[in-house]
Amino acid sequence: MPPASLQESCLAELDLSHILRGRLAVIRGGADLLATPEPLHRTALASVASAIAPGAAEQLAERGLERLHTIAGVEEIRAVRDELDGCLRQAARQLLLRFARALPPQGRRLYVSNHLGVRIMPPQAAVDGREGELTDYTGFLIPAHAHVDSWFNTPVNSVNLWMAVSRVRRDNGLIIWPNAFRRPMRHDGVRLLPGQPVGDPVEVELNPGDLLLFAGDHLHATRPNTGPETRWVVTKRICLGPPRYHSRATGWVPYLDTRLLNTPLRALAPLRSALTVGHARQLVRDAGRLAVRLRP
Ligand SMILES: O=C(O)CCC(=O)C(=O)O
Ligand SMILES: [Fe+2]
Repeated sequence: MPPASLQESCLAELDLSHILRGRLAVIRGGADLLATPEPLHRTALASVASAIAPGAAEQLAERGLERLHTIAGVEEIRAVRDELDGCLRQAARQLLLRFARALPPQGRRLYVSNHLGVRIMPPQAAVDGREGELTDYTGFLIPAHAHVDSWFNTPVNSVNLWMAVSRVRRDNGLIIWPNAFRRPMRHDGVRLLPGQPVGDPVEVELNPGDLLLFAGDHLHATRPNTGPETRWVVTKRICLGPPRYHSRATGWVPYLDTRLLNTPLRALAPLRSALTVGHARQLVRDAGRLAVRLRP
């Protein structure tokens, strides 16, 4: 049975195999430590300046990123999210490689994903009634229902780096159900079906700059934001050992061998994840979709 609460840890002592066995670890200031030279909250403010106006960024620099919804409507919040996503792509990849280098030897190769989740969750009242038009932003602007990442495109041995850009409170954070870890669960491909015991939840609270590590195979959900603050989080993913995809996953994404990146062999970095049954299944799915599109 995995421990049911967050445990403080530090990068130099982190063992990803413990995370993959269910441990929930928080590294205080870990995201700030890894996001050099520009801390995430500064990039966030720069995105507010370009997506809304420099004056808006100045106001938030003074009053806190958590006040975004008081100066911006849903369209502007979405524009900030998209802008920050664009600004962070490269930097977030470097951050993840810095994370990999900061770890003690893990005994297995590490594989990094291009996944980047920029998750800005305003108070529910700000998005109420807009869920229909924001479905593509589920988990990014509106709450993600209880799910396990390997139902989608994430390997079963992937670890989530969940980085607090703003303050994360119990009333706007993440919910994890540790007792449901790796239990068979019925779902509709997107969310857990009701009527299944999942045990007591852990409700994540963090300070800006903290880093939470949890296995993507934990049952987890956005805590619908019933509080007064907007919550900003950025996520990245890393695999311990070659990626292994769930046999009933609905998608597949490549994971890159960190040893080959930044070498002349970098084109081969995704090869190991391409040589998986998960990828073969994805090719079959793609072919099926193409056949449907081409049907007269
Ligand atoms: O931040 C959230 O609300 C959802 C996060 C999530 O589902 C993930 O990081 O995989
Ligand atoms: Fe998730």
